[in-house]
Amino acid sequence: MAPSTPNIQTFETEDQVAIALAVYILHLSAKFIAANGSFSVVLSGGSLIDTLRKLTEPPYVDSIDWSKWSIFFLDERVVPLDHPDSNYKLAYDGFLSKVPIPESNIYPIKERLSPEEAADEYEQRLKDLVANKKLRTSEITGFAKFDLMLVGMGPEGHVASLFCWHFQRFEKIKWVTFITDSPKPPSNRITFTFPLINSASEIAMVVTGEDAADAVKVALGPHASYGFPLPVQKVSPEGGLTWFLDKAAISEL
Ligand SMILES: O=C1O[C@H](COP(=O)(O)O)[C@@H](O)[C@H](O)[C@H]1O
Repeated sequence: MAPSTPNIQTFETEDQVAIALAVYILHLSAKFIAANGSFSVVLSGGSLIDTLRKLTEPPYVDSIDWSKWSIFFLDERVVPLDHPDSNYKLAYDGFLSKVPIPESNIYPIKERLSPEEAADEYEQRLKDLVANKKLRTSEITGFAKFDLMLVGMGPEGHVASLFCWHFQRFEKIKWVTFITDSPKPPSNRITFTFPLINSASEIAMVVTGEDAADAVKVALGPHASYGFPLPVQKVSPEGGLTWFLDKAAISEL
């Protein structure tokens, strides 16, 4: 199936991106809960978590049925969950602690495992949720089909923990893999793979700030289809793709 054309939304400021993102998520939450009775959301770490801040404030926070949400992690650093490098801790402090999502619906990685064990364990947990019909499956790929993935991007174009010169970005079979030499610290991480990412119903690419401008130019500029693609260029879901960008991020376009 041909990927859908991305919907590119640009805003003057990061604050406007945060508001537009809250409105977008609110609508998707209502739509998926009405259709399926649940809403599965995958979070990146990094700057995305701060950009979610409007969702924790009125009127958005009071307009969402949080009890139907479930939360997963697009990538995670293999550190204790209370470690300053943990994406779970970042998400908990900045978002999850401020909204009433049931704790049993939040799926952090298991602690005290090696990166490989942590990736295998997370993948198996996702497969069990699919088997128990708590997660849907893509009829096209057979991978889990999350309702919404909120994806950030590093300044050199990495997404999740899928980096430019690292083989994990080519993984075709695994749902979740691991890396022990991440170019961005910490070195030990687990990450969703592209087949799993691209099986999503909706992906929001949330990219703000001047540091991202060069990679945004490569991903969305006129020469986007030339050369060796950046990881971000492999984000191509079978569902919808919406970019949320501020003026600084598009300053090289
Ligand atoms: O290491 C990571 O980096 C990316 C990008 O982070 P940002 O701060 O540049 O937005 C993030 O999406 C990923 O989840 C994280 O583990």
